[in-house]
Amino acid sequence: MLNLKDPSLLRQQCFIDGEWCDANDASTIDVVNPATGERLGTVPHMGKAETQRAIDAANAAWPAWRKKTAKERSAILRTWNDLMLANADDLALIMTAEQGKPLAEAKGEISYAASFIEWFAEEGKRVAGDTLQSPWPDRRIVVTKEPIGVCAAITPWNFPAAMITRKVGPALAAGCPIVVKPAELTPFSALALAVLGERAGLPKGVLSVLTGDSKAIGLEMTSNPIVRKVSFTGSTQVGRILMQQCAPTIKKLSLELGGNAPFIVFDDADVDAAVEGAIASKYRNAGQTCVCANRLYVQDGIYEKFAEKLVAAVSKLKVGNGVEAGVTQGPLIEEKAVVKVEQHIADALSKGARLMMGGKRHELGHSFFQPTVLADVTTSMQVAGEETFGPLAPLFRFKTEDEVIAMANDTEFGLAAYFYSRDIGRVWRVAEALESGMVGVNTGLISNEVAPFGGVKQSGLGREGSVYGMDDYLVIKYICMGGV
Ligand SMILES: NC(=O)c1ccc[n+]([C@@H]2O[C@H](COP(=O)([O-])OP(=O)(O)OC[C@H]3O[C@@H](n4cnc5c(N)ncnc54)[C@H](O)[C@@H]3O)[C@@H](O)[C@H]2O)c1
Repeated sequence: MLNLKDPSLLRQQCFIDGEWCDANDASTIDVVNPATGERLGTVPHMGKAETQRAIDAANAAWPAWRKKTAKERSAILRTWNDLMLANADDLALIMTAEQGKPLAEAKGEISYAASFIEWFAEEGKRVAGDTLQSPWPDRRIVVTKEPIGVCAAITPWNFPAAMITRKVGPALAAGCPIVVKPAELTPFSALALAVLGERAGLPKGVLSVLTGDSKAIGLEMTSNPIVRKVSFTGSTQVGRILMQQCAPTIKKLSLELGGNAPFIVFDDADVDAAVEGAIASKYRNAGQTCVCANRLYVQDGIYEKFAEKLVAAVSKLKVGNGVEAGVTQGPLIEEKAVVKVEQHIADALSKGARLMMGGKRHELGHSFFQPTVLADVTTSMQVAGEETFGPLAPLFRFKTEDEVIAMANDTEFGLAAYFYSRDIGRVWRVAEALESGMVGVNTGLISNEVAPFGGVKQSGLGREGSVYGMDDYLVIKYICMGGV
């Protein structure tokens, strides 16, 4: 078992209507440590009935929660943020155990996750309406912003804490209750956040977290007329299903979906900085991030130099169980993920790619994979069109700016894009030309709570974090005041 300072953070029950409970039929699902294959524990396997209960509880809690002043809600959120930071070591241990990322990255995610709660604790106080000039002398036009109502969130396994707080923070700050379904592979991080939310003073029903049958829970969340907004982070494939399910009841929907980020290195780039950025963007979380560099385009003149330096830097990564000192790359989340990386490598090699390093399962077994670099990758290979979601950097070659922009945009995704150049004219041209919700220029790390996170094309709808992240949880009401 995990060596936690506060063992009560590891909960094997769900949190509904202020109570810790099991599934109605007492069924459970196992949660496994991907680094060891050991069973960490179980969580309830809930379905439609428990989801209905959580939604009804949220609806009952809504009037009192929205009546609280923004300052009162903010005080609870601030306490929750403080508790997350105070318990960061335990939360990180839980996350590494169920997700696999190195402990240092897990700690980084806890502070990143808390930053959304802290940010929205403040942002909630600044929600404001407007008074518009009236076209009529005897009437006034007032615009208010109100909480949208009961919200639901479905989150992925790759950032088990931050993907939750990015949704829960603005919902609660706006005055909305929210029901959360975390990924079945990483439920303990979500339940630990709920423990701390309860301790922070969230009233019962305002936040519920339930685990179990994703299809049944998702169907109830998207079809129950009480729910007014659904926020989903995950694959484009599931996003499409949820969008269809939301259609009959016309729910507001935000979707943070898959990516296929280009990472472009121009001849005039600082090559060392580009290598450093590529390592951070590509190999963080073993390449399992939606914004990670999936296609590395390197200009002809520096192609071999960049490849050589990248291989030297990748060779320094240490693969292992994330709790061990010095480990920089943990296991992939599950066997299915390993198979996908293998397929992308086999496909590329069969079509003429050059293996620079790695390419195989790691000798540690389980779902560990060698950090891999492939050169001479071309657009006909599978990796050009799909997220690999693993520690594989495929290097494409290009000659001109126009050519690489066309290649970078030749995808149905548009979440993040990166490029390295020291030419200021090019910086603006390329940043504007890339079809992507977020662009990193001379940096491989872009996410934070201050900036709007989100995609274009089939990478999604809506923005999370920042002042823009409140909008999805608010409705605009126009009041025409006569008799003035
Ligand atoms: N854009 C972003 O902000 C962002 C962030 C992280 C991950 N992602 C994307 O998430 C994907 C990886 O995560 P994943 O494998 O957990 O994705 P996934 O779509 O398989 O699962 C995401 C969540 O949806 C649930 N789910 C699965 N099928 C469902 C259904 N039919 N109805 C309702 N819920 C269902 C899962 O249980 C999980 O909680 C990648 O494509 C990645 O790019 C995007």
